[in-house]
Amino acid sequence: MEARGTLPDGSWDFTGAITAGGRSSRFGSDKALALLDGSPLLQHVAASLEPCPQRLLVAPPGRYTLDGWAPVADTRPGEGPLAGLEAALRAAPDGWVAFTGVDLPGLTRAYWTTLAQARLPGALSVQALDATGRPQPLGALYHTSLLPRVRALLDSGERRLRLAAPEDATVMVAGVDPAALRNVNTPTDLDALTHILNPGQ
Ligand SMILES: Nc1nc2c(ncn2[C@@H]2O[C@H](COP(=O)(O)OP(=O)(O)OP(=O)(O)O)[C@@H](O)[C@H]2O)c(=O)[nH]1
Ligand SMILES: [Mg+2]
Repeated sequence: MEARGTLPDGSWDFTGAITAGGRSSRFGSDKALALLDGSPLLQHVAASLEPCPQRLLVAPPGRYTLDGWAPVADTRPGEGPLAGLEAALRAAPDGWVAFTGVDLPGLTRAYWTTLAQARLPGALSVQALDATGRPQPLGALYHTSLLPRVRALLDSGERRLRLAAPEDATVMVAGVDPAALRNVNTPTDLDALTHILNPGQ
């Protein structure tokens, strides 16, 4: 029997979505293209979601091309990851969406499988808890039925991604590898991650 979340052909039963419409102002250059272990952060993140049958890249048209990923334009360009989530939920087939940014290069297939296996009936989101016990809304699963809520939040001026799903409909997953959640916002963050992945370099 296949593991829960995996279809008979080995693909996953959820859509992959990367939101990549940010400004990288803290990084100083486009962090999606910054190299870790010789490949761009965008590639690292994409590799973790390769088994998804549908893969969506939410970004300004023409900014990136990524083999096997369908380009999706932002519905509200420049309005942040919550707006990226709106575009992803709108473009995805009904069901679950694995949603991440370009700046979580430690994400792995095992990470997504853990989240997928934690889904419960009636849940609308699954989020990992970081080492300090805070839920991580980027690098999380969302159900497409959240779209009206996300749209209403954005219409009301809200921009915080962590409000995308109601807390009582969010499954929290403790004990994930902290390296999976390393977020790259600055060149220093990237250096630190390089050292974690390649001790001695
Ligand atoms: N589609 C989309 N994605 C966004 C937008 N803003 C940020 N993101 C993405 O959301 C993820 C997290 O971004 P942040 O690090 O918070 O923001 P950033 O704009 O990339 O970087 P800073 O300017 O340093 O805050 C990254 O993958 C960004 O590309 C947006 O307006 N639209
Ligand atoms: Mg960030």
